[in-house]
Amino acid sequence: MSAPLLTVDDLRVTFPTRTGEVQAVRGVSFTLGRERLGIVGESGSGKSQTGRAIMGLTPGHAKITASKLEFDGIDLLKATPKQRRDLRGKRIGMILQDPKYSLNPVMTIGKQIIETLLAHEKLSRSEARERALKMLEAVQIRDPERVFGLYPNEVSGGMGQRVMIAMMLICGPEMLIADEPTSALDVTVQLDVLSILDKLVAERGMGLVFISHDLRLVSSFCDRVIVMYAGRIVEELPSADLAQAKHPYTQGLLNCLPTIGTDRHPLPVLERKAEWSA
Ligand SMILES: Nc1ncnc2c1ncn2[C@@H]1O[C@H](COP(=O)(O)OP(=O)(O)OP(=O)(O)O)[C@@H](O)[C@H]1O
Repeated sequence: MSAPLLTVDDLRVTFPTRTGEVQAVRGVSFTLGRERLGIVGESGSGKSQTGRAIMGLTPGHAKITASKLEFDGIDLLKATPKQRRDLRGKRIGMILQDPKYSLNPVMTIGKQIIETLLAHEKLSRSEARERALKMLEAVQIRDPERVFGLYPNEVSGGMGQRVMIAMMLICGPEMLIADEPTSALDVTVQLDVLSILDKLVAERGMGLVFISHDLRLVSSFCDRVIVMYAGRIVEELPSADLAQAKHPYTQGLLNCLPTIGTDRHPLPVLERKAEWSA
């Protein structure tokens, strides 16, 4: 078996606060190959902080430790800020929930994509423009020339998220971390964006970490699922085997999924046991 793209071993992220330490991530371990891995869990379970630690975007005051945090043989904990910057965008991309907060509001979409490309590759501006337009086409933006000249506030949420995907994928990263990439979109646009992401990931053979609170979405979109609870992984299993989940928290999540055609009143309340977060 080839070496994994990403190895995370005993990752811990701790925030000092006035009332003591908050342990956001408490010993998370997993590997990622060229596959789609879902991380699912409720709000506050540590999904985003896991993704941010991999990206090198943990807030400065937090403490981050791991036995191993390695991307393609590179020790991410020892990487210099410059090495981290070079990896971000070029070899590792990240898509966040809401494009409104990720795109620069005072720069046109085309200029932002070109700047990303030129930060990592030596190209003339006209070559970069050509590549940017092609990438906008690849994320199914029908009129790329027009969208190129627009500002982020002039496009819809769904289009903004496609622009983010274009910007993150233009340098051909080997790994993509998508943190709730479709939560801010309505359901039909969600499906469009997911199918674009799915196609690009498959075509380019990338490793994908897909973070979401939506168990159904994650299991239909990913090959493997990690379930997090209170900063820890409580279960890891292939999406196809989700029905055989053993951990009571995962079983609880599954039981809470409403199904069309069955009448259930009321929906079960998720059980939480103190020992799960011990
Ligand atoms: N800057 C911070 N200072 C203190 N605690 C923080 C900080 N950022 C995050 N946390 C804590 O870390 C824990 C994990 O947060 P994280 O954002 O990873 O959760 P999440 O599972 O991604 O939830 P959500 O789906 O709501 O984003 C939470 O308990 C949160 O309160």
